[in-house]
Amino acid sequence: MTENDAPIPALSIEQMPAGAFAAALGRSFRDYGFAIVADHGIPPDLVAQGWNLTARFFALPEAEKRRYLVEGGGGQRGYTPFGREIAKNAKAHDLKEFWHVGREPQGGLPLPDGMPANVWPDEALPGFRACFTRLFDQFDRLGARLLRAIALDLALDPDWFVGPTRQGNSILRLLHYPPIADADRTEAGAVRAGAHEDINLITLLLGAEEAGLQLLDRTGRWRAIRPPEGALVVNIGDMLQRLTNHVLPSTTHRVVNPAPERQGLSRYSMPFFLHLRPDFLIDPLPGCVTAANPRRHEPITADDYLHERLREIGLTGEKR
Ligand SMILES: O=C(O)CCC(=O)C(=O)O
Ligand SMILES: [Fe+2]
Repeated sequence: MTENDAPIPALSIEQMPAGAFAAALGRSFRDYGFAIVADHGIPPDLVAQGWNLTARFFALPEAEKRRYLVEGGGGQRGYTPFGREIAKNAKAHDLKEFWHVGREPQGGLPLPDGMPANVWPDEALPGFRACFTRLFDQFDRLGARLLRAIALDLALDPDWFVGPTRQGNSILRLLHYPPIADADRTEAGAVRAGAHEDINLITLLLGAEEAGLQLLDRTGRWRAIRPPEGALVVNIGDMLQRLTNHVLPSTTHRVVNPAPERQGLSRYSMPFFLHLRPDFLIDPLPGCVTAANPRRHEPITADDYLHERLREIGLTGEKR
């Protein structure tokens, strides 16, 4: 470990008793806004198939990938090309392209209002839909387990998040950061992902073993996040920060460009942005508002908040 690595412990969700896991997760979130979760139970062969399909999709010719660009869709489904997203207040666009998978309709229920249908590149890549529908489901269940632990740590009913996240507007993002040598870096100071906070409740991220991800700690220092092989990086997003009146902090993070010897390589990662139901009203939890920590935000629905934030990062102009 170098001096600037974040000393975040890897917590085993399988081996630790539920109460101890919840307390350790809560401590890691309060200290860093981030936690590392080992033994998360997403089947390794499914993850391996996901990486394989991700690499094959991004290796397709640009014109083929752009067939899955949903114009006017705010980048919420399908393909978003290189150079489109920009971190709030950043001067240069991120050096990345990505694909978004949303929730599939389940049990005969239509998707809630405002949640767009998925697009799939099955013509080019048979098996893509089946693989990422399964992975979405795995992340969804694991996210619900983590929210139970968070509820426990916040002294809420362990099922507190079940209703607010039912048919939530979660998104699985497949990310490709091309080799720096190939990336069009005409914008000065461009990095793989500029400093930002996530919009959603919590983010579950696979793939951060390839260096680059850093968090901004409380003392204002950037610290590298280095999970063990296959472990999950979890972080608090702005919606949970808002709901907990900043008791759980949404920590600024970024992905920096690699050292010279890794610049010829792509970096791939897979964040699952766990969202609330679009109509859920985000209002600070009573237990998180105290004399020492007075209410910081007025209530807003998850959907209104999402669109306010998407506009700021260049992904949408209008509310759908
Ligand atoms: O690629 C990573 O390691 C992090 C990506 C990220 O922070 C994001 O997409 O919000
Ligand atoms: Fe992020």
